[in-house]
Amino acid sequence: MADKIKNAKIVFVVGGPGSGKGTQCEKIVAKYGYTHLSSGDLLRAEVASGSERGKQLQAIMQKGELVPLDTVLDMIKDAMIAKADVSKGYLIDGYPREVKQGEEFEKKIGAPALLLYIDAKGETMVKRLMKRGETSGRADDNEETIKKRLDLYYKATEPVIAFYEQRGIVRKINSELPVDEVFAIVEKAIDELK
Ligand SMILES: Nc1ncnc2c1ncn2[C@H]1C[C@H](O)[C@@H](COP(=O)(O)OP(=O)(O)OP(=O)(O)O)O1
Ligand SMILES: Nc1ncnc2c1ncn2[C@H]1C[C@H](O)[C@@H](COP(=O)(O)O)O1
Ligand SMILES: [Mg+2]
Repeated sequence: MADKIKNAKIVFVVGGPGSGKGTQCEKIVAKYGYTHLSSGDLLRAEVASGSERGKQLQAIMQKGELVPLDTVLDMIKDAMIAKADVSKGYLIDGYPREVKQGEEFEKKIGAPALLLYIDAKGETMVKRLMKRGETSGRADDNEETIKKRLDLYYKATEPVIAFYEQRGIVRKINSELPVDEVFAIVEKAIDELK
């Protein structure tokens, strides 16, 4: 089964909470037809299913902590295989959250061709998440959990960017700009891949 995705085009989309990863992925899907897989969305779907595993995940996510690596990697792999016959490429949004996640992904699935680093200032991310929290219904879009998510991002996830910079596959995207201007930079990075 895993053979089906062995040669897939893979783009990691990494950035802080609220930096705009999901927003840009939607636009990439619309223009390029890539398959968007957000690890957070996959986890929230499991929570919404009401399963026992979902209840355990919810408790972790509500605290702004990371769920176990194997859980999230298995979910991503299954979702990739399910789309293998129709996918033009995969946007892996919100993964890797730590260097170890990247290493395990490469062992079990394959290497990314590009890492889009969606970069915004801490204060911008907090502002965007507080605003999103007014309507998102996300249990982690509140002041206390946002602070924990941000701290964890700087501590665990920023090293991921340095790790892939050594390979020359990181494109830093200024996400302080309006959405369409951010996307114009994203487009250039994706077009380089073709
Ligand atoms: N460039 C932008 N300018 C203004 N607002 C933006 C921009 N990009 C995204 N937003 C808004 C849309 C959302 O309400 C909010 C967070 O964006 P979103 O794409 O959901 O972030 P994200 O996917 O990185 O967050 P998370 O990690 O929490 O899932 O900010
Ligand atoms: N890749 C991940 N590893 C561990 N935990 C994860 C991962 N992606 C999402 N999560 C958990 C922890 C996050 O705080 C929440 C929400 O993720 P988001 O990317 O902000 O939707 O889910
Ligand atoms: Mg998101």
